Amino acid sequence: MQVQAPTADKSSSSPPASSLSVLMTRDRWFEVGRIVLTGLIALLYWREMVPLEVLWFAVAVGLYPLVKTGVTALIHERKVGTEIFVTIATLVAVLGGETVAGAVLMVIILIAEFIADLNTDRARASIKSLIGSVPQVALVRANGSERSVAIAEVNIGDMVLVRAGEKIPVDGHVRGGNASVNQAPITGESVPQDKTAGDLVFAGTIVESGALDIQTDKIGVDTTFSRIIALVENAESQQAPVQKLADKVASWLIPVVFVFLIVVYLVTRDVRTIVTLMIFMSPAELGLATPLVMIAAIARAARNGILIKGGLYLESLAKVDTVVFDKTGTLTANKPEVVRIQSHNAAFSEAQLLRLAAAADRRSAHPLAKAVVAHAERTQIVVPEPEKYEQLQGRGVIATIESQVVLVGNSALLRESGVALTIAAESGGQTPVHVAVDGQFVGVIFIADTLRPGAREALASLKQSGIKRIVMLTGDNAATAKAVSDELGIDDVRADLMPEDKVTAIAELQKQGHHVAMVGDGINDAPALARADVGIAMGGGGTQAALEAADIVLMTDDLSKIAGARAIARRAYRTVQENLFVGVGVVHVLGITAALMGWIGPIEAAVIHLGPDVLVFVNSVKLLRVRIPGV
Ligand SMILES: Nc1ncnc2c1ncn2[C@@H]1O[C@H](COP(=O)(O)OP(=O)(O)OP(=O)(O)O)[C@@H](O)[C@H]1O
Ligand SMILES: [Zn+2]
Repeated sequence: MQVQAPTADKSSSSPPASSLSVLMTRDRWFEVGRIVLTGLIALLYWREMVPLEVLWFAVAVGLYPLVKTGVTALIHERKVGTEIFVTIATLVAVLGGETVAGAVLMVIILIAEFIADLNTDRARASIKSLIGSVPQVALVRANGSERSVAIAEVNIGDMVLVRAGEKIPVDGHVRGGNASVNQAPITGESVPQDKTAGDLVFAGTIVESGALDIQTDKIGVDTTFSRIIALVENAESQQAPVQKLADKVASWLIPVVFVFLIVVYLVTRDVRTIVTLMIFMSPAELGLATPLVMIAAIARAARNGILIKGGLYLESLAKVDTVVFDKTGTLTANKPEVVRIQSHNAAFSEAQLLRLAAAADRRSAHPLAKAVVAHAERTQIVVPEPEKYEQLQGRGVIATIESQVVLVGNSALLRESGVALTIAAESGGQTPVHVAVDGQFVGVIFIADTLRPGAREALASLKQSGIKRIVMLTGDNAATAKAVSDELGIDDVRADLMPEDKVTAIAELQKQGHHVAMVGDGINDAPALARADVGIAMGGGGTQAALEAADIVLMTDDLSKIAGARAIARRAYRTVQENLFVGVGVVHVLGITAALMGWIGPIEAAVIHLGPDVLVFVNSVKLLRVRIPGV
């Protein structure tokens, strides 16, 4: 899906960040001056208009910053970078009598580095502007009047008014009005959503028609939108293993290169060849080959409603061969409903049973608990407050209500509390929630949940994309689990699991050599999400714990996005390899060959050398637009 970049932002007046004028900082102008000065003096010397000493001076001016950054990198990171390389190449040329060649070479390299640096910054800026921005002012309604307020001065709870054509400045919920909102900047979904009272809205999304009164819940850096931007910005710091590999290669390559150069010099005694060779042996693009790809891929995913927290996870996602799913809230729609109540004790009517169960479940965040409470409210039962309440992971709740001890949960909960189950309440695809009062089993509430729309197709496309194994892990009972898995065509199912059993199951799969992705909603699977090679959380209905524990978040809860994310990840991985092998490897091998054969000199080499830089850059940024099947 190709998403339109958000339309012009009327309420912010800052210029687009990608414009050249913003990138040309004072330091950059200074750099331009230095390059021009060195180039000019080299030209004058060549025309025999200035003495050699002046050229020496120019070379020193040109090399100064290179030496500075090069030596700093050497001392602090123990890394021989391009800077040291260029310095040595230039010095070798100048000391070897090839003074003009040396100076020109240095100038060309300085220009190349300058352009590469500028372009990388520009790519970053344009990636950010693709995602969009948040308005800088909000129209706040207070005491019957409205006034424009800088976004930094909006408070949580403030009522913000947003009209057609404007962007929403805060995260909040609708208190009045109707509107059709384009949420593409957050979810990647370009079909506008209708919003009315009670609905959640996000900063950065656009009101296409209508108007909304929004009560502010989150502002500034706390908004979902800001978190997305921060992720894209920080993506570089979460280095992918392939990037560390590139760094490692660069560090052992350099001594090898020096030995090789010395050997060549001893054989040919030709300074020009050495200088030419040095240009093609610089490890510069090795450093460029991955980070730009990672930023581009993460930005591409973000535009499709997939949050990826770093390049690291892109690489692991590309390698995944096993996907593990949680059932409740992930494969099911997370809209559980009570379908039947069965009393097994004549002293309790169905309404009484529901009343006690709802009271016990009142404080629980579990989807089943919410279904019980919602059903009680719908049947207009007044639900009392529990005097005591405890949620037992993977079991249910124990509560004290009107001096009675009430258990609500699965059969294990009752068994472990010493309650005898008079019947085995198994019922196809429905989850039985058992209720016991003061040690007596009193009845069962059956809860049904529908499958998440598109779940079947999403699993099929994952299999098609090369996933070998799909597993379902659930805390629910085996019968319900089987009903769901049969419908979805999953054959590896494990039911009645405690949260820690899910972690063990994943560890086992990993021990068998699988790369495991875990998809969950986080009610009971945050530890499993953290344990898997890649944790993927459902963002829409997902809990905070899952969002924190997960490496990838699906903003729309759309399972088909998993295959989409994987397609982006694999494409990015391939792009990195192309960059390394074609952009860096092939071009350099050809260049080295040409230099050894004496076909090219240092200046041609410096010009040709711009090729891989450009190639790597274009190839990486392409990831933002190229068609990726399934995305
Ligand atoms: N608050 C609750 N109210 C009623 N029953 C509960 C509650 N919490 C847990 N249970 C029972 O314990 C079982 C296991 O719960 P758990 O949260 O581990 O898994 P789940 O939500 O059923 O499934 P999944 O692991 O697929 O998310 C549930 O199926 C339910 O029967
Ligand atoms: Zn779940």
